[in-house]
Amino acid sequence: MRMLEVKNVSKFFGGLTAVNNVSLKVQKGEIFGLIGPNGAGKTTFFNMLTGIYSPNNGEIVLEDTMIQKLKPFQIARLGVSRTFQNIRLLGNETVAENVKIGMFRKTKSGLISAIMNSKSQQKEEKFVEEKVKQTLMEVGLEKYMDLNAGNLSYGNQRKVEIARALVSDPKLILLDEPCAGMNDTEVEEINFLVKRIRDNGTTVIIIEHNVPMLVVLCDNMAVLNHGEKIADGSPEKVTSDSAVVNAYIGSEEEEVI
Ligand SMILES: Nc1ncnc2c1ncn2[C@@H]1O[C@H](COP(=O)(O)OP(=O)(O)OP(=O)(O)O)[C@@H](O)[C@H]1O
Repeated sequence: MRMLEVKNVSKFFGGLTAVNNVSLKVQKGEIFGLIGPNGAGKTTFFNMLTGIYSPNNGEIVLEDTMIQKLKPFQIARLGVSRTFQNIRLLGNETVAENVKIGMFRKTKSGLISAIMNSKSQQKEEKFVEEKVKQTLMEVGLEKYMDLNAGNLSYGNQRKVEIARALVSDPKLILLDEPCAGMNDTEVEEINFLVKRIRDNGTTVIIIEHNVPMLVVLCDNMAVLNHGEKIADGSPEKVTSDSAVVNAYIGSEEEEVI
């Protein structure tokens, strides 16, 4: 069953082609890896999936809905959430407050009921608090929920970001280099967490430079190079593809493939 289908999508920045005529399919319940050397167009691709950029050409279909012209908040409401390559937390707010931000698409009470502190508002607040706590338990950070996010270790800050993306129960989560800068133990923890996210019913697309990790983790992968998709399929197929091997030779990721 299709979760996402991208058809002939391109993105140009002036004269630069960041993503060139890329098509791919992600099935429901998959962990799908996106790899490629620096500047290959991976983050631009995520930015199109989430409405930050609108593609110049092509279609993006989420289940049965065309989303390539939708705004980020509309795509978020359809159940797509993401983390960013660079940590984007409010360092002076608590871990719980940071995660709560991810609930915005689920909350219904408007300004009037908030001012009146109505019953529905109170009920919603309680629901949100419970959900935040439960999500922090999932990522193993409940004991830090009242600390300021800025006081957490780098690895734990990344987990807070994942919790913020998870708290809204997305259908599809996009993780942009969740293991960047992490030590081996932390990478293991993220691996485990990504599998649990999938087992709980969320489809995952993950960008990572750590190719050996993705080979073990993913059901399918695609490789971008200079904005073009040069291979896709099972990790075994992709990593033995001569175009992929060539793309990595001479690049700084050479040692990881
Ligand atoms: N807003 C923008 N304006 C102009 N050029 C951009 C913009 N965003 C990305 N690019 C360019 O598009 C190309 C693809 O960049 P992108 O960040 O998508 O690659 P990437 O595969 O995510 O790289 P990395 O692994 O280094 O994060 C690069 O040449 C980059 O400089």
